[in-house]
Amino acid sequence: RKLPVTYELQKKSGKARAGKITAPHGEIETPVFMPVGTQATVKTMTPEELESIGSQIILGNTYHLYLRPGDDLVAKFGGLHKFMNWNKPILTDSGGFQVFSLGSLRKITEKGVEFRSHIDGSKHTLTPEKSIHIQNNLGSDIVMLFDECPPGLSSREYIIPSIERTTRWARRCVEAHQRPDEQGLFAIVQGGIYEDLRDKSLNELSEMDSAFSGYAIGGLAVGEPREDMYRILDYIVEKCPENKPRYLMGVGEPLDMLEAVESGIDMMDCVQPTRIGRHGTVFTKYGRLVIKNASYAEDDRPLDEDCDCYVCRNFKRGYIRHLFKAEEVLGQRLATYHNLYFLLKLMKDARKAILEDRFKEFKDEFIKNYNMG
Ligand SMILES: CC#C[C@H]1NC(N)=Nc2cc3[nH]c(NC)nc3cc21
Ligand SMILES: [Zn+2]
Repeated sequence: RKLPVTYELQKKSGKARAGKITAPHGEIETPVFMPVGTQATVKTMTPEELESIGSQIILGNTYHLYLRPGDDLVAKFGGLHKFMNWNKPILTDSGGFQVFSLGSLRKITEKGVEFRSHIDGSKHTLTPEKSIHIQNNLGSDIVMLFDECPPGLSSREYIIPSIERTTRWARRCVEAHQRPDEQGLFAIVQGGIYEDLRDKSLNELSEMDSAFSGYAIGGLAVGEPREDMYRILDYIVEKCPENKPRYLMGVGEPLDMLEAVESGIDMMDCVQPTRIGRHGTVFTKYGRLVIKNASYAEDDRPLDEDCDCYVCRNFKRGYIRHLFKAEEVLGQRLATYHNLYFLLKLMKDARKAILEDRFKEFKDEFIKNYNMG
């Protein structure tokens, strides 16, 4: 059977890859950063603005949309694309991670996860079948497996049975998928910071490879030392199938993103750029900048002198600082817009460097400058 989401490798520069993903709602040039639109919106941005800065694909969350407004209601509007007026690809996470990080966890059983809603404390159960059916209702291009997500930095004793349960749940997800020809299913490789457990997870999932359109790496950037994350990336990413996209979940710090691309990652998502943007921290070529800092009060430079985005072409640091000090919502919008543009542009420049086989030089140059901040 033909998978609904396919990948074409276009060029390698070391282990870094430039490629093209073809999904039902459009094509995606990789490496790609995916803005997070948890509750059917990338916070403070309109779909038109997201398109104008070059967003190719955004994320939605099963956990949140199931609790509010309900996946049945979204389905009544024709699915998530129509509901939020986003006509390019959407990837939905399965709720596996959110239920652990947001919901007040009640019980994990073989059946699934019982939790209380973070919204109104009501009791719910998410199972592999329910998560897949919610994602079918949402109509996303890419559907994530419902996995058991061990707390960050878990021990081997905890992780091993957790991997085995995630593998059993993966089989149930494959079985439960109602639209395998229209929505691509991605596997999620677990295993913490242990090479042998990463192998275990990948090998068990590879038994079902024909059902998967892509492979995600979960459980990194959860508080482990940077060198552990980079060691695991360097070990496991190249072992994932070469002909399918590789997605690193929850990574959006510029230096980590370039490290991930160097290891062979194609897709990344992170709430950071939008979250820190709303609080007045922005990315610049020389590092992060906290715009509310008094030193920017009379600064008539753009946020980033090397950025050609709408915000950097039209507004000065002193003005944006004023907006934050005055708690004007435009401040949050401008900082979010710039941060998203910065990461999207970083991936676009990385792709160009890979196509010209000079990614290592590109990465080293960026790191040299970024650390000066
Ligand atoms: C263990 C595991 C795992 C992954 N499982 C699912 N379904 N979603 C995720 C979302 C994440 N966001 C971040 N941020 C650091 N890490 C994530 C990891 C996962
Ligand atoms: Zn900018």
